[in-house]
Amino acid sequence: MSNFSSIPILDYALLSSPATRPAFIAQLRHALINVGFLYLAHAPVAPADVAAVAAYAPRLFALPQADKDALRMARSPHFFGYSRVGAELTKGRTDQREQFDFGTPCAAAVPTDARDVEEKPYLRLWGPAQWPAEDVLPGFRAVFERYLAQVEALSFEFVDLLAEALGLAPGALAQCFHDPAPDSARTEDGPARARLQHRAKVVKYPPRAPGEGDQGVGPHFDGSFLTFLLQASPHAGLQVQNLSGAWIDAPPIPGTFVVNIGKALETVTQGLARATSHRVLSPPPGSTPRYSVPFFQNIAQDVCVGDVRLEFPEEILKLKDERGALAATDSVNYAEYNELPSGLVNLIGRVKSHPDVAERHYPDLFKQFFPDGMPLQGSAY
Ligand SMILES: O=C(O)CCC(=O)C(=O)O
Ligand SMILES: [Fe+2]
Repeated sequence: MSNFSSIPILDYALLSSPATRPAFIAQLRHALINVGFLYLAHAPVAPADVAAVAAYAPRLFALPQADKDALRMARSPHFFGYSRVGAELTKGRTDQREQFDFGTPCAAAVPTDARDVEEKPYLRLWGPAQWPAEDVLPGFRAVFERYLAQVEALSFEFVDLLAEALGLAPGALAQCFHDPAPDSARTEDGPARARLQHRAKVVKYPPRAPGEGDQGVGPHFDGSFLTFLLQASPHAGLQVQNLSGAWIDAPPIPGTFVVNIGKALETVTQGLARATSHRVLSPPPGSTPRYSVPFFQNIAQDVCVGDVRLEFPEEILKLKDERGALAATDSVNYAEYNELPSGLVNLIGRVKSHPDVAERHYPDLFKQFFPDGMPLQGSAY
């Protein structure tokens, strides 16, 4: 029964009693190893904040074009801000979505030496987001940052839960969120958590025009550790690819988040937890737009996940063998995670998706990836 035909629904409330907690952990183990996706009900994120974020989504895109363009991503060395419809390609085809990239609060890095500037361009990837001015969209930033803080806390709780579900020692995954240099930032309690920033987008998928393609976003893997997705309108369209390559619908279920595994987590668990290919189909002609809010959990930028060695119990490794082989998928693979620091993997992904931003803020990387100059569109995959 490892080839799923629906996405499991886990109830966070099971964690509140010792009698039901093991059931949650067992369901999580199944979802991690066999599916790569789950719905989470009763997550500890205030329903009023979730509703407020969902209510802001259409208002954000309804802003005058001049207000949206004032926040265009090209202004930000951190790749935050507004991208119009058609700015990105996946699998060589144009994604029909409009989006704003935001992030959790983070100051721009202050390079400590010239070597860092040269060898670690990815240190500049994190920094302040671009927010609509308060008089343009009153209250939005405060609500969204409150929401992000709660989802971030949930994402760290999940790190402990998934260590438990995979039979790892408590804290075994903490090394992904710490600077690898042992003496870089020690406190009395051991190494401090690295400077971290997570990204979150607000996305609008306009209805498909009659006779046009339906690629909201083409098949891809997330580069994150975990992704927490709020489907912020009642539209179907999200689909997840199972082991044999069939597309399984993941329609919105009110009161839930969709949680999925990114390539960073898959790589660090040597494929035990699977990143699952997914895509979004545009709403049908004549429909209203679909809105979603994905949150991408990052790991420390200097960590190379290929260097992290985790020891899994035999009985857990057996579950991976029982899963069988994955059908070939044509999604992106983020194979660089095995060799490069995670910050560089993420920066390369951004450079490929948004060459106009890269040309302006990372000219050396731009030349490396686009030796023939500016392509017509970005192409992450
Ligand atoms: O909009 C969605 O439901 C999913 C979006 C997604 O997969 C992504 O942006 O990585
Ligand atoms: Fe995704």
